Amino acid sequence: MRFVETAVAGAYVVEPDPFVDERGIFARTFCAETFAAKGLVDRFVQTNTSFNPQKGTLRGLHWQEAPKGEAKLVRATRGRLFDIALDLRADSPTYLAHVAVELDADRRNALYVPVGCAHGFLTLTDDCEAFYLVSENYSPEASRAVRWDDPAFSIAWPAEPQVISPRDASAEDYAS
Ligand SMILES: Cc1cn([C@H]2C[C@H](O)[C@@H](COP(=O)(O)OP(=O)(O)O[C@H]3O[C@H](C)C(=O)[C@H](O)[C@H]3O)O2)c(=O)[nH]c1=O
Repeated sequence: MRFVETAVAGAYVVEPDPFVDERGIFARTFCAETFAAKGLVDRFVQTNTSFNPQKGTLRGLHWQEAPKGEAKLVRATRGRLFDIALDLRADSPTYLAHVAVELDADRRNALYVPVGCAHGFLTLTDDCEAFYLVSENYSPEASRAVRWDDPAFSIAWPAEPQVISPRDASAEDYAS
């Protein structure tokens, strides 16, 4: 697997190195040793999946506050996602920057989201499924959200969301 740097310090697009033969494709999609050598979180305690029947479904942008911060390794397992990692680490050189990447089930690429970054996506196809590893257990008390169209972030989404939860649509303006 290859790690491609992004506009957010410590966030990487993870591209697989597929083994192709007459049976099809095999690719390693996570390896603790490789992630540790890269200085990334190498231990995940939860996997999440969301299935989104309608194109234009927006989930996020979410994160958990310290000490329940989560690193995530996100991929599309069906369809395509416009995936965002947003840097909310006040001491980061890329504070308030974001990376936008198209995650494609057919390409099997992934986005590594560091602790302290918010994560969200807009689905680009119907019947789109996200699957992600998470490095911290779910904590409703530590869960936070920022709004997809908050002017503080200037995220250029490819389309307006067609489906969004009331919580996500009404998240307050970010106050650094
Ligand atoms: C995240 C989570 C949620 N839940 C429960 C809480 C709610 O009753 C229900 C749906 O949760 P929520 O509306 O937060 O689901 P999403 O909007 O898809 O949340 C996710 O969306 C963005 C894209 C993320 O990166 C996060 O992993 C996660 O916040 O599942 C759990 O039981 N465990 C969990 O780990």
